[in-house]
Amino acid sequence: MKVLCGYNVNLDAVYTITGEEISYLLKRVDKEELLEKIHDAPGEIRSLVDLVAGLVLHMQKGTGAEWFIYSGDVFHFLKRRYYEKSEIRLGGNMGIMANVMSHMGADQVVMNAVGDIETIKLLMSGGNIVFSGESVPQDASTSKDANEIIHFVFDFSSGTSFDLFGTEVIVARENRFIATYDDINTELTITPEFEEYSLEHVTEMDGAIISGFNQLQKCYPDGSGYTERFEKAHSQLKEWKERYPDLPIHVELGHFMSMDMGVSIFTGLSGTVDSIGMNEDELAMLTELHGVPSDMIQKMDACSIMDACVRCASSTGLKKIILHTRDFMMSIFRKGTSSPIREMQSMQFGVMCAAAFAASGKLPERSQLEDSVRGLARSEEGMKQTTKLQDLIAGEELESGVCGEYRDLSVCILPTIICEKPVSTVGLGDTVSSATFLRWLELYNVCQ
Ligand SMILES: Nc1ncnc2c1ncn2[C@@H]1O[C@H](COP(=O)(O)OP(=O)(O)O)[C@@H](O)[C@H]1O
Ligand SMILES: [Mg+2]
Repeated sequence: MKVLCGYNVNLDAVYTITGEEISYLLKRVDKEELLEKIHDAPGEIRSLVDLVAGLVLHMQKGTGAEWFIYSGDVFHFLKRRYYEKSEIRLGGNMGIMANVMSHMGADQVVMNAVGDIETIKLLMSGGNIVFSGESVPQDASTSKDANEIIHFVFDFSSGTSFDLFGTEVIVARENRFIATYDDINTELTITPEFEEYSLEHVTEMDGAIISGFNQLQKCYPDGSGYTERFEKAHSQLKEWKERYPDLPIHVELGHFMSMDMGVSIFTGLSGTVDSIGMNEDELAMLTELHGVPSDMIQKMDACSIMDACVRCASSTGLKKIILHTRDFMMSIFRKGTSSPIREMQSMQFGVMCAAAFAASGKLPERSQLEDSVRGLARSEEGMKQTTKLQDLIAGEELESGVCGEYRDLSVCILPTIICEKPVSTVGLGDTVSSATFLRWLELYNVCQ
């Protein structure tokens, strides 16, 4: 399989923050200013005190958050103090998806390579990757490092404690605070090399997988002004389709804070791409399109989820939605565009990859995949929901799931293989989606 991959890739610098380190940071900021910012959170980082406020606030509550860095000075401080001591991981939805596909046997993976490509290259597995982009030479004298994209991930564990001006803070729950320095991905940057290469070679490709639209949110936090960037990427997808109408394109959504933005991007892409993937929260955010109460969706009620997906597909003309939750995966597709067995087998491959990844923090060799999940069971909740949905869609059992019809669409549901104690949860969604798409392309090609 040859696959085009756009758009976002970055480096994650993962650092476990201790009570001592927080105490060190507390000494470097003004007490009054800090307390003010803890009380009235800025939600973004323009100075060191903002960073410390974010860390303290979220460690106190045990909640996760991601704040954007708008200061070169803070970025340089973080890089100097933490980068060397961090575990450097591949991040960004596209980066993770490209890596999964390459590892799982894609013959060629073409990436929109932005940022520090040399470091990214070292983190990619398999030798079949075309990096369509060029490293921008670094200039230490400039405060803005054009090719430096680092997401500083501060992991904290429950029980970690520190003294906040006389009050002891004890972290109640493990979580992470992310300080992100990244203009390139939030602007959905497409490298000229990727633009040229992809258009020139599109007819040799078997598919394309795209993500990163939700990153626009960070660049345009009020939810307006992003349309130009979106349209630039969208027109690239349309160009590929014009040149090669049979190219399957899958778009994976991500977390949108603005409902308007999510709805307009979903609707915009529906007439162009072949499938859109998402989790239950992302589906809940599309209420305007389906009208199904979000609490039923977030409770992972399979019937409500299916109803919402069917409405989204019907109102926009989209050919397929692939929905994943912790407990089950569902494919809702227009008849004639795929077959139940193809959907089921590709989802089965996806859930096996996710379970294997969750269990060990890495993907096994493809030949070892089945063995590596043999000890894990299907989600019981997923099986319950599958049975419930079966009645509604007059579904037949197929492989380990159920397939049926609802209105004029076909519906397949498969309980996930669950790892109760995951080693890592970062990138699981990208793993499940890209592995499912890779297998789908393989099965599709066999039928062509
Ligand atoms: N413990 C687990 N074992 C196996 N699969 C899991 C587990 N937890 C999550 N998954 C899979 O990973 C997916 C997470 O996707 P998502 O919510 O989009 O997160 P993200 O994109 O941030 O990684 C779930 O829908 C499920 O398919
Ligand atoms: Mg996701």
